[in-house]
Amino acid sequence: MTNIKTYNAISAKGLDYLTAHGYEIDGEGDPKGIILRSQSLHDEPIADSIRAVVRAGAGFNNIPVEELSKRGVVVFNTPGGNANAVKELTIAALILAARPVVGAIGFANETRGGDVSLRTEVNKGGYRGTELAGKTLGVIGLGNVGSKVANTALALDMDVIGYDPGLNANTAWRIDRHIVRAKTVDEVLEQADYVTVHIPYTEKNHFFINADRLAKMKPSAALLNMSRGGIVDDLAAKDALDRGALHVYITDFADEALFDHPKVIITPHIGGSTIEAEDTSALMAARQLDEYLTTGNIINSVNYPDIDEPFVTKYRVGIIHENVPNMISQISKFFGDNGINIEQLSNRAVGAYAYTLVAINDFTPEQQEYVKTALDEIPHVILTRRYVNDMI
Ligand SMILES: NC(=O)C1=CN([C@@H]2O[C@H](COP(=O)(O)OP(=O)(O)OC[C@H]3O[C@@H](n4cnc5c(N)ncnc54)[C@H](O)[C@@H]3O)[C@@H](O)[C@H]2O)C=CC1
Ligand SMILES: O=C(O)CCC(=O)C(=O)O
Repeated sequence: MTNIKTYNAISAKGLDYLTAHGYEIDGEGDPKGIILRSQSLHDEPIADSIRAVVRAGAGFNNIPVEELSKRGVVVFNTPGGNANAVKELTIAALILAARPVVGAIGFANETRGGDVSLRTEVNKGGYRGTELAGKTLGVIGLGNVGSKVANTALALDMDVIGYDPGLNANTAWRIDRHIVRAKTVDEVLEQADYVTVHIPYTEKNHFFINADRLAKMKPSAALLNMSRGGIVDDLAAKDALDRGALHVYITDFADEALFDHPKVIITPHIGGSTIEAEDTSALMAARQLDEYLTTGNIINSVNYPDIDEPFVTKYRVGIIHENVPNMISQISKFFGDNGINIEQLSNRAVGAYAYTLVAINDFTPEQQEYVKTALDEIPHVILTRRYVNDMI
């Protein structure tokens, strides 16, 4: 049985899918795949036997992607699987930024005893808020989460301005035409009453919201960070709050510097923590992992190109290699020189890496044994795997 290692609480929907497809979860044998959520793998040993790492979720900054890419390990995420959950928490955060709900709940609890209704009615004046309707929401990052937040805010009668220079075609068509597309991030910061950030944590996005950008925001504005710690410079945000240059900061990422600040609300990274999101993400993760390990199809990889072709031959060979000239001709020559007929060859490249999937029908055991090791000898080939179609 193929062993899969897990970290964090992975929903039974995903684990049951794997066991139903013949996998063992956290067993004794050398694991072929890893499924995880937020556990950091940066300082974890990752066994040589691992061929795929799947993040049941969107952000993959907890995985050493570059190191794994050099080893031929496919890293996946599950885009969109928890986007609705994050959208709903972001809407809750918007309301918490507009209405002093947290303080009001505390106040209501303190009015126990005596004429409760009189005490609450007389003293509730300190818990007046504002309405979202008619205000401007700025959305930075219009991907799976940001596009949903932006569209929902329109339904709350907000004006919405979004910024995402890297918007892909899949998400672009989902964005309502009433959402203004800003050309610069400054346009968003200057116009918005609420700014919400939905971008990945990368080296480039470290402290994306820094002191300079905070200075562009209205002093009455609220800042929401449901994306990652490190995308907002929390100390700069705290300083802006203290100087009255920012009204409120709501973050899903706890930071010692922010605890007990009266203008900060912290949640413990629960954006994706709904039953539905955990089920969907785990099931996507399990399917993608099984698909890769059994057919060589790559779906939703973050380090290699996706190739998703019907497996209609008896065999396939998947070759992960560097994206350099002459690889396809060397690979097809290799098969030809060894008397192996190629039924179909798919190749795609992304950045520094490429993937070639070769479909074969007539493939003797000797040829299979030879190919496994000899293909790896071609310069720039990183890893070769063979797949057998049990349905044929
Ligand atoms: N709090 C939580 O539990 C969760 C947090 N997240 C975080 O939210 C992030 C976004 O999630 P998704 O929307 O699903 O990802 P996504 O990949 O669908 O969208 C991210 C978008 O951000 C854009 N982007 C990247 N850098 C940018 C920049 N500097 N300025 C403007 N746009 C930029 C990209 O072009 C892309 O369209 C994740 O990377 C993750 O870190 C996601 C799910 C749950
Ligand atoms: O697994 C989780 O709950 C965290 C979700 C998250 O942060 C993500 O998907 O990027």
